[in-house]
Amino acid sequence: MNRTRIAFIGGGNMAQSLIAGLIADGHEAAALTVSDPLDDKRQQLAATYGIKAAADNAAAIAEAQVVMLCVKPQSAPAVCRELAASLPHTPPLIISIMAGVTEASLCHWLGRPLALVRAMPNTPVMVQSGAIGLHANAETTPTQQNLAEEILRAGGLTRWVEREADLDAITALSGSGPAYFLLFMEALEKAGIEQGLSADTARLLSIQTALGAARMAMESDESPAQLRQRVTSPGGTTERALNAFADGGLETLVSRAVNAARQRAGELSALLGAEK
Ligand SMILES: NC(=O)C1=CN([C@@H]2O[C@H](COP(=O)(O)OP(=O)(O)OC[C@H]3O[C@@H](n4cnc5c(N)ncnc54)[C@H](OP(=O)(O)O)[C@@H]3O)[C@@H](O)[C@H]2O)C=CC1
Ligand SMILES: O=C(O)[C@@H]1CCC=N1
Repeated sequence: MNRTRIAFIGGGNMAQSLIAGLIADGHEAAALTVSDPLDDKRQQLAATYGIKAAADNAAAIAEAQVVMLCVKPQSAPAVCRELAASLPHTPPLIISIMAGVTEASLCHWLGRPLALVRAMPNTPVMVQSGAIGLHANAETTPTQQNLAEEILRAGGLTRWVEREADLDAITALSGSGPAYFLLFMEALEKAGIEQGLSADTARLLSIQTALGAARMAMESDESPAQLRQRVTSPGGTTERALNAFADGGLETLVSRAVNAARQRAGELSALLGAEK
């Protein structure tokens, strides 16, 4: 059983997903602490997962080997400055999951260069099917990198990148990505209902089709494009549907959406980087 003492700063959607994934992976609940301003949220997290909860960030990190920063990017400067005052001489490994918050900004607010891993997970870490991008700064030792990897792998597939800037692209692709696929599932469900299916049937078949396509793509040696061709009988129904997607400019639209998300990550970096 993994007993690494981890403090989560911020107990929102993403922290909850990560905690759920760690517990499902067999991490000792008593080794996890979460801090959040909302009393109700703290009580709910403690009751659901059997973890510790603190109202005070300094108290939450007191015994932590790893601190996971899970607040909104806009809260990062204040939260980091508050933590800086209570970090011990030998600081814990800091892992930030905040979109668009650079390592340079984090070290600046935390008051010194320290070992820091930036992670970009996504909400499917909740069911241990996350896609997680990782980057370590120069102060991080290989042992600390392994520690970060071990923690995040509990949530799904991990991929290290050499350039920190690639995390913005990962944020736009897989960090936000579950929302894109869920939107497509919603649209497919709605289209099924328009075709006369019951709401239950349309939803179930839409979700199972997404799951089946993803599993097939993950487990097959063939590319998504090759697998798509297997569905597409010449002159058949799929061809008609794919033509409609092409006429609507689906690929261009996806490219524009991912670019917009990446630009927003860049804007957050610039905005917060200016906060000294
Ligand atoms: N949601 C996602 O899919 C993903 C999110 N991320 C990143 O994860 C981070 C969190 O996102 P998400 O979980 O969605 O956001 P949430 O708003 O759900 O969670 C943030 C939590 O932090 C709490 N909080 C605010 N101020 C403090 C403070 N000073 N000390 C401790 N806790 C505080 C908030 O409380 P309150 O609401 O009361 O202010 C809230 O509960 C963001 O930086 C985001 O970029 C990364 C990958 C995916
Ligand atoms: O929407 C956001 O900003 C966060 C980062 C990636 C997913 N959710």
